[in-house]
Amino acid sequence: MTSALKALPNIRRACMIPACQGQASYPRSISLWEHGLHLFRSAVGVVLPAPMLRRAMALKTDGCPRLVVRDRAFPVRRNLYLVGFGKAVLGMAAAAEKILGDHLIQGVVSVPHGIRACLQQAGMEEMLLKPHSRIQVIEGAKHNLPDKEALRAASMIRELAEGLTADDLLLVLISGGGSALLPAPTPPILLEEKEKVTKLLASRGATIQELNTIRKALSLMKGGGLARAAYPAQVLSLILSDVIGNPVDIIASGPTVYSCPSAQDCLQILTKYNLLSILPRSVETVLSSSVSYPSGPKDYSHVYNVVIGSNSLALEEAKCQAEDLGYWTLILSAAMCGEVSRVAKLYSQLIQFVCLSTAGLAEGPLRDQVRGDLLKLAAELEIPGLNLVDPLKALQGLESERSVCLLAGGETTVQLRGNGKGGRNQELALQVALELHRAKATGAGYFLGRYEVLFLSCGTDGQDGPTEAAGAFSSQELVDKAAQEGLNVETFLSNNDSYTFFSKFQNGHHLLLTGLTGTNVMDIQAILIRARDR
Ligand SMILES: Nc1ncnc2c1ncn2[C@@H]1O[C@H](COP(=O)(O)OP(=O)(O)OP(=O)(O)O)[C@@H](O)[C@H]1O
Ligand SMILES: O=C(O)[C@H](O)CO
Repeated sequence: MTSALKALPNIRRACMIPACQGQASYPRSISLWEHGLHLFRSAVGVVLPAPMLRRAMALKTDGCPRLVVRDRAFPVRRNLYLVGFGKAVLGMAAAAEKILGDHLIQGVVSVPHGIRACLQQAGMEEMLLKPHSRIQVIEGAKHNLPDKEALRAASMIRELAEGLTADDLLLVLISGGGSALLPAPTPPILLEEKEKVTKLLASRGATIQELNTIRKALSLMKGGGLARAAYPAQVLSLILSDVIGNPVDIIASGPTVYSCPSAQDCLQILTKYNLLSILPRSVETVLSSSVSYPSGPKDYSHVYNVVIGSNSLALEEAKCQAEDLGYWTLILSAAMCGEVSRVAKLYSQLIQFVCLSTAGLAEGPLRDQVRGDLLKLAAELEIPGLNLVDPLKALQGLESERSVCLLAGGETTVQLRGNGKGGRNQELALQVALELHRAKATGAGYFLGRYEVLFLSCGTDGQDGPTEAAGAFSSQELVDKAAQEGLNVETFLSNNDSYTFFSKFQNGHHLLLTGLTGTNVMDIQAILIRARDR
């Protein structure tokens, strides 16, 4: 498994497989994990930065040269500057550089530590800038944490923006991970102090909305600060979304979207996570001082923000591929969120429901009970746009023994209790395995046993938490097999140690190691269910 995924070109090759070719019959010898892998590669392939950017903008040279994005045309006359920050920004910048040609005067991008070497190694030259590029690249934010290099990049970006005039156009490339790659703490806050607050919030399960509200309040560039610095230049932001619902004020903390969180909002969040008493003094000072921007724009009409890629796009591609492989396929939601253990329960119940349905158990108290539990849990989780009533009906009507693929995307949260190494995808995969193991001891166990089940959860950026894995896959047999190797799943879970578990279990066979993929549209989960040969 590990070696099959090690090279990024695998992902690239998968993109070339034509999608949606109708149903085909594939040999049963192809394992579910090969299918799962293919779906993940395809999903990532469609949101790779270069093709996405080419779809989003074009330079028209008939008549007056202009940059066309959606319904807007921006006149260009060697007045173009570029800045960017985020995990997917290097590939976006490489594509932009090709499109913009000599109109591009200068640029600075802040990208993850090690990304150039990783892309080079994987032979993904199209994601690298050309030699002697006008765009300067700074790598930083190792393990997704702001550091001195990211700080340096942020101050260069700010300087570039501040030097622009009303005749200039600033192209801003934004993707997830941008918050850590554009740190500019408001004085007197030090980088370490800001990092401490954001790290504590993240570890206590704060949502990205909460986290980035605080980041905006403590930063010079977030919450519209970059657009303010660039004023009166025109600002065109192309945004690759890694946040549920694609809210542009939250993605990378919205550096080109005006928003000014009130002290009240911040205090509420800090109180909720019990952080008020341990705040650095500098943070208290900034939060209690009212900020004003006398030289800033009155409105943000000089800014055009456009979302050019998202999790839904990736899921749609995976769906086409799954259908092509012969699965009855359903996208559950591109907004999957909530605590990992509860989301794992939901997935386990869904899997049980599918097995009961396709095993031909049309009616009965067992299925009614699973259905009832499922709907109740889904309602409690309040996942935006998740309506299970119709999909459950459709599943009930499925022909017997039909292979099923359920897809979802989004971002779950983990409340860290232990000090192990892991990420939300690996923890989710492990939790699902535990839930399925428990379900085997219930009335649904017999039906579960008649199916092969694969659960896969991965970050599309290729990095799940502070680990080198993109995610992991699991099955209903995992807990028993782990026990045979002397590994107790519950012990690892209670210490948030999913990465250590998966590294040890079957020599890391269940880990997905893609390396950084060069894109980032949150996480993707795939559930594959197929009747066993009997
Ligand atoms: N030991 C662990 N087990 C499970 N989850 C963890 C562990 N350590 C950190 N995490 C989780 O990993 C997440 C951070 O992961 P990651 O660096 O992939 O962030 P991200 O949200 O994808 O970043 P970005 O949004 O900037 O792309 C946090 O939600 C954190 O709770
Ligand atoms: O950078 C960030 O803030 C997160 O990735 C959300 O966009």
